[in-house]
Amino acid sequence: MPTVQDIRQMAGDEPITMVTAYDAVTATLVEEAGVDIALIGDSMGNAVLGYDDTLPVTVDEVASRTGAVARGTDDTLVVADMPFLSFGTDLQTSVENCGRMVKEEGANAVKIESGDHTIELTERLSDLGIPVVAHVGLTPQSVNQTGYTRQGSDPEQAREIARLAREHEKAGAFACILEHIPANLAAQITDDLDIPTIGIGAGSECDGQVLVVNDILGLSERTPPFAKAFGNVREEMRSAIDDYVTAVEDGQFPAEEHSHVAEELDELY
Ligand SMILES: Nc1nc(=O)c2c([nH]1)NC[C@@H]1CN(c3ccc(C(=O)N[C@@H](CCC(=O)O)C(=O)O)cc3)CN21
Ligand SMILES: CC(C)C(=O)C(=O)O
Ligand SMILES: [Mg+2]
Repeated sequence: MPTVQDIRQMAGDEPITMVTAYDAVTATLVEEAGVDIALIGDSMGNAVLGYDDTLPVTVDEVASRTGAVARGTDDTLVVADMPFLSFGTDLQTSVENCGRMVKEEGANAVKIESGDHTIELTERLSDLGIPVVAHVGLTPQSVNQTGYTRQGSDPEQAREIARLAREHEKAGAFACILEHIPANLAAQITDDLDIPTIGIGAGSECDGQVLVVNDILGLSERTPPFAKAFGNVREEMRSAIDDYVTAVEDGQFPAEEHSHVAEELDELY
C-alpha cells in the first residue's frame, strides 16, 4: 500500500490519481485500476444520498462508507472526507470525529476543507498520527458563502488561497487539494509547496488529479464544468433495468434456468 510518505514523495514525480468511492464494490474497481488514493467524499451527499449539497452529510454516513471502502481495498490509500461541522467547532470533538475514521473504520488519513480555523487542528492531528489532506480554493461546505463559482480569480483572493495552502503544509498536511481555481494559480501553488497538490478544476500542472467517480462513470445527472465523463454508466444502468422490467412483463424472465423444481412437491395438493 502506498503510505502517506510515498504520496508525499510523488510531488513533482508521476501524477497522483485520486478517485472518490462510497462503497466496497466501487472501491475494488478503483483499486484494480491502479488508483493511488480512494476518497470517501462528502460528495456522497449528492452522489448517493439524494441531497442538493454536502451540508447534511453526517459523521455516521461518512464512517459507514469509509468502512466499506477500506474493506474493498488492500493497496489503496483510504482517505475520509470530514463532513460539514464534524470539525472546526472545538478541537476535542474534531479530533474524535477524525480519529474515529482511522481507529474504527480503517481510513489511513482524513481530508479537511481548510480555513484559518483548521490550521491548529491539522497540526494536532498530524502530531497524533492522523495524516491530513488539506483542501483550498472552492470548498463546497462554504456553498452558502461562495456558491460553486471558481475561486481565486483576483490577485488578493489568489494570494489568500496560496497562503492557506502554505499554512496547512507548515501545520503538517501531506497533500493539498486545489479545487476550481485558475490553472496558472494552481501551477504557482504547486511550485511553492513541497507537498503534492491534487487538482479538481485546477488545470494540469498539479501533482495529481481527483474527480468524483459518478462523474468519471457518466452516472451523474449534472456535473461541474471541470468534470469529464469517461463512460456512459447512467445509460447502461437505465437500459439494464428497462430490459429486466420488459422481460418480467413479457413473461420472459425468469426462464427455466433461473428456477428449480423439487419432484416430491409435484402433487402436494
Ligand atoms: N458529482 C459531483 N461532482 C463534484 O465535483 C462535486 C459534487 N458532486 N459535490 C460536491 C462538490 C460540488 N462541486 C461543484 C458543483 C457545481 C459546480 C458548478 O456547476 N460550477 C459552475 C456554476 C457556478 C455557479 O453556480 O455560479 C461554474 O461555472 O463554476 C462546481 C463544483 C464539486 N463537487
Ligand atoms: C471532489 C473531492 C475533492 C471532494 O471533496 C468530495 O468528493 O467530496
Ligand atoms: Mg468533499
